[in-house]
Amino acid sequence: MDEVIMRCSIKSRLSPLILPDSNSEKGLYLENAIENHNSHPDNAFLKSDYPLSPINPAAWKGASSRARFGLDIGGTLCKVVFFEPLDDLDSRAPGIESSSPCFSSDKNGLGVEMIDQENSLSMSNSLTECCCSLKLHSFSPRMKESNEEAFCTASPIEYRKRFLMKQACTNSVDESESVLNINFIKEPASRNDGYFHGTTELSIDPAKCSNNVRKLWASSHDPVILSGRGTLYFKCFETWRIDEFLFLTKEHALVTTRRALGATGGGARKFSSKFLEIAGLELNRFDELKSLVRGIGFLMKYAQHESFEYPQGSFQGGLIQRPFKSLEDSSNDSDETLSEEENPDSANQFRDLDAISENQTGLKECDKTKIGGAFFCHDLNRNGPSHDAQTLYPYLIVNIGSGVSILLVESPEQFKRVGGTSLGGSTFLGLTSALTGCTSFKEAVDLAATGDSTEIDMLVGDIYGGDYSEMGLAATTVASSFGKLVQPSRRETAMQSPQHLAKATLLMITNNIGSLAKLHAQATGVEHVLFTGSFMHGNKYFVHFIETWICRDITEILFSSSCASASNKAFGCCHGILVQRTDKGHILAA
Ligand SMILES: Nc1ncnc2c1ncn2[C@@H]1O[C@H](COP(=O)(O)OP(=O)(O)OP(=O)(O)O)[C@@H](O)[C@H]1O
Ligand SMILES: CC(C)(CO)[C@@H](O)C(=O)NCCC(=O)O
Repeated sequence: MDEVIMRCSIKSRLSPLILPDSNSEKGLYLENAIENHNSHPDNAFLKSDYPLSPINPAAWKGASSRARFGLDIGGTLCKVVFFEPLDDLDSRAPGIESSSPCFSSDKNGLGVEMIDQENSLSMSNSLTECCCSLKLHSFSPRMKESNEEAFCTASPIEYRKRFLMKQACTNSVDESESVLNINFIKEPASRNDGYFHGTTELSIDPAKCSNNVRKLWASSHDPVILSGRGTLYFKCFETWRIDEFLFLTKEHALVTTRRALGATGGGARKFSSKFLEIAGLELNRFDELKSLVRGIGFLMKYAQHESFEYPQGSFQGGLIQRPFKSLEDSSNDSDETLSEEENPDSANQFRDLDAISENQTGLKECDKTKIGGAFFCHDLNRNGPSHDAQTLYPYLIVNIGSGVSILLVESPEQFKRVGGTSLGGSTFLGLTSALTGCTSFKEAVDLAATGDSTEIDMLVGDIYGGDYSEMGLAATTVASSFGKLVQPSRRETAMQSPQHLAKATLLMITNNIGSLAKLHAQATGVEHVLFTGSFMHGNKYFVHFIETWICRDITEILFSSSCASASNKAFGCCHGILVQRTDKGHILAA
């Protein structure tokens, strides 16, 4: 009963996105460990008509439900997708596994038990607190005799786990009877503003617990309801917290022990023994870039606009740091666009992003029309896509994670990695943190939003005193990122202006990625480029810069930046979601 309430609570405190109902014969479904995967060719799971799921049935031994997890354990972030089928009573969103003997109400057990809850079924969108209580117990000797012995025996790992849990709770735990209050906070309708909002959705009484616990299992984004089929949940946490994640996952029995999880990303390889050792979880590993292509294919086919969001008109105007200018155009240029030192008005333009008009940016109306081809995927659904996956091929994926991978996708079955760069999302976050002392990605992006990079970057105008017309370089073009800081006095001033440093860092990374994307598009002859990866989260400046200067030679640009699409690698390895049931058997949806 508690368990059911817990599940309702998780669902009701968030405002779900709804995907369109499908034909009933295409309902997403996974039969439990029935398929034969032995001769699964390497790339076969990318084939849309491939009849088998690439899950190794042996790995699912002991799995008792059709619930499916997909993990993308990246260099910086770990993304978790959990699919909870509607009709599967045996699966649950991450929560308390009350059936485990570890969660017996035995006063001697170090288990967790939900004992009370209010408002769990309320569907109102107002901020509502749903209170639950958890009891902490020390272990009961009888548990060691249970069939989940490995789960409960106080091994060295267990001791460490207990230690961690105690550390997490600032109050020292009275093992005979300690009550830890957990407040589930129902958020207003939309949380999809591009950032992970871990702490606000699951909050543990701050008086009693550290942030560690509450951050870790807080839902990162709104769940997605697959109508008539089930619900997708999203989690995200920093990869460096993987030990903590595993200890807590085990501690709270968030995932049935011995259930194999679909996993991808470098961490799926690096941490596989750790998953087994700490949490008893086996990983079914899948290549990350294959999973990426597969996940994107799935979302292209099934997700509506919320999954591919780029609000039209949001990024109009603003500073163009690197306008494209043809050589013919530049011959008419005057010295209007001098460096800000020589032309204070120009400096003001840079500072007032909102006030600046398109013409002032040096971008002509006709250019705007031409480059305004940024593709809004609002119509992407399988009932009437304006651009379905078929018309997209061939296209480039520019995946901006810790580093950047650029893939040429020629068909649902075929792709290759054509390039990449080590200057990626974590370069931005790492450098900005080091330079400014900011402590989160959101802070870094927000800081950058208010900054003026021309205080930091050396522009063409700083070198030429105006445009370098002969070569089509506008005075406003960044000639050298951070170049102004060669002057000691500039450096001192810059260190007092973290926002300028953040902006220059963002621009440097963006320019570089944009250049590479454009060059690869030209080299491969593709007209469509899709940018994805968590770096896109809430990062409208990135979108803006890319839209305004990279699109010129590319017919369409797609920005895949919402919760679901950031988790596309996790999707790609979460086979329970991607398998369809048809009259003829099971086929992959992606
Ligand atoms: N809440 C966040 N915390 C940390 N970084 C964030 C956050 N939100 C967005 N980011 C950005 O996303 C980047 C990580 O992106 P992503 O999760 O796609 O990569 P990854 O899977 O960790 O890395 P890789 O694929 O290279 O192994 C970070 O470097 C940062 O720029
Ligand atoms: C190593 C990966 C693939 C891990 O996701 C990614 O971080 C990346 O593509 N980095 C850039 C590597 C390069 O310089 O091509």
